[in-house]
Amino acid sequence: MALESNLKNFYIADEQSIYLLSANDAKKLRDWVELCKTQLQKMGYSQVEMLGKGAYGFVFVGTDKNQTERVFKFSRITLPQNVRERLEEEGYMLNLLSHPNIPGFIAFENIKKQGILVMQRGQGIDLHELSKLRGRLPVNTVVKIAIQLANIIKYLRQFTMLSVNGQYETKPIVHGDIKPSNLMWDEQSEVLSLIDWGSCVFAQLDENAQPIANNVMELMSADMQNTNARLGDVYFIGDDQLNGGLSNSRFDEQGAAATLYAIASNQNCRYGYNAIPPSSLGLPKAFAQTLTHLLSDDTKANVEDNIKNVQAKQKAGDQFIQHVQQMESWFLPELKLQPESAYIPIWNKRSESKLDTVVYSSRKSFLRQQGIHSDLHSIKDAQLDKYYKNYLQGMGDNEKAFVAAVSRLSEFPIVGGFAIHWLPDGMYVDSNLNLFDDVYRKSVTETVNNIIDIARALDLRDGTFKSCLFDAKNTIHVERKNEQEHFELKQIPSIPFEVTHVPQMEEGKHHSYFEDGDDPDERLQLPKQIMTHIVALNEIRHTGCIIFEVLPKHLKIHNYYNLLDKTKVTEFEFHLKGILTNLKYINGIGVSGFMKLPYKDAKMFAYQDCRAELFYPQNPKLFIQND
Ligand SMILES: Nc1ncnc2c1ncn2[C@@H]1O[C@H](COP(=O)(O)OP(=O)(O)OP(=O)(O)O)[C@@H](O)[C@H]1O
Repeated sequence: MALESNLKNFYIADEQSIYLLSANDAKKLRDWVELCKTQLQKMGYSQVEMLGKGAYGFVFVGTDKNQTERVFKFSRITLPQNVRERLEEEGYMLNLLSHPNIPGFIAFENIKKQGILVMQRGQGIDLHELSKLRGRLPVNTVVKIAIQLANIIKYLRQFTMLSVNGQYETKPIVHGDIKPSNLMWDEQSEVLSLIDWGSCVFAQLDENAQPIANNVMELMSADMQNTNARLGDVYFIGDDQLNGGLSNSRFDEQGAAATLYAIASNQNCRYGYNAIPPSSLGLPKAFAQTLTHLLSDDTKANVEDNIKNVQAKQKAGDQFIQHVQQMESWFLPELKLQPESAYIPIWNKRSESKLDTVVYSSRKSFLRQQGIHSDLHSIKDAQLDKYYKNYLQGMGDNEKAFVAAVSRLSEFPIVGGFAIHWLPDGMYVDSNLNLFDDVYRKSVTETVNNIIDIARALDLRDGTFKSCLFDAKNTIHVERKNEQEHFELKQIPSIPFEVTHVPQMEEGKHHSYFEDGDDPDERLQLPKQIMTHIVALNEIRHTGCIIFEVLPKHLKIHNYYNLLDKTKVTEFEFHLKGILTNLKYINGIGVSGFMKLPYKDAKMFAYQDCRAELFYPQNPKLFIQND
């Protein structure tokens, strides 16, 4: 296999939407993807497509001459050498494994600095995508996934390999990063595949916390002071792995429990378990209890409780692995246990093109009051939510779950926004959410309901949180050579807006842009030449947002507008244009945003600690008869 030398110019893709990259960066990314595809085609593979990308690599699929699909994982060239070498280690570990739920190793190629791991394809779509599409997965599917996960973990726990002295030795393996996006599910065959072995290591401890050593020499030479574990996704790993514990089989039980909880509740992390407990998800009681124990946190008030908690966790982990046969015998027809209706309205809209939603949240200070890292100030990006992952430590679990649920909204084609106000007598939500593809209605409804139920469980009685969702394809980009230059548009584009006339009578009061005063989270001060137009816009009946994101060489103006007074079209256009003609006066770096929402859909919610209990009935036949 020979790859051209220009492959060495691999480019680290920004995790942002491609529409938010500067023109140059977006081009580099597209070129890079094309280059990979061309190279794979030259190597004799046809039907080459990009399958996905992760923090460490880009993944493609192609078909070989025997009509067999192969998956290619390219490590990002701009990662440090020691991180890139991990792809080879990933290949080494994968090569040891042989299990029907693990797509096998084919080859590892190292051309110049570019490593490529070639492997079998896991069929279907990953569980993150599946739950986005279907919402909460049916109980029957969750249990089928649980059974296969338990079988994989059992196989890894009991893994043996031939040692140098010709004998088979127990060498338990830890995957270390079990999460929905690393599990492929084929809906036809109902087969699960565990992929991404990039965090995989030989366990240092067995499931009883005993060092793994097949002989005295091995025991003496083993480093039991330092963990060999890799950090998996902080949204899914357990406390022990997060806190640098020695690697052990319990890590994967944690990843599995968090995954099962996430797909059963339509969330993208483990942290919502207090506000939306496993016991509220309509799961079989025994299964829900196992998940509850496995997800519970290790930081109980006193040592005795902590020990008890760890023991209960281990017992639940063992039960999970051992009760596969029992789970296989469960009869779990799909039941409508509780109708799921949206807590707040979600309007249907149509669009010719596909949306690329970005969520921007303002007034996040209340989260910081809960202990969030003060370094947050140094981040000057409108997509702040995506960075939250790095700032989770120090926040309460409910806050983490809330942030994760809000950022999950960006995965759907939605624009609009919502504001949550925590007041002494209850929580008030004003919203304007417009969904552009009804396929996602169930999933979006559940996500929005999750946001609200988690918000109701936050220990807050005073505070406001605002979130605005816009289509990144409408973002206006202006570039400059350096910070000393002004931003200037050669041609003034128009900021698009919809017009939905709402008679004054119905419309009621509006949130003003300015009612909450300056947002303490926003660092950018806009010049008066722009503010005049923003103040004038505020007087016109509309809903929407405008966010200025100023970087040293790049200005992004994110926007979403819906004018609610058809008599004001010209005036509205005039002020939007006025904003763009005055960009040259912008000084400083940072973010500044303005959002306006209608009051008319305001809904009040009582506070609650957690969602009510709901189990799958012991006798589903009886439930069907009575239904
Ligand atoms: N063997 C495979 N079969 C099918 N799809 C795959 C396979 N390997 C990877 N993918 C797809 O590519 C995506 C990214 O792959 P992977 O998770 O291995 O990358 P990563 O950079 O290690 O990701 P992460 O950020 O999760 O660490 C997966 O979510 C999946 O959709």
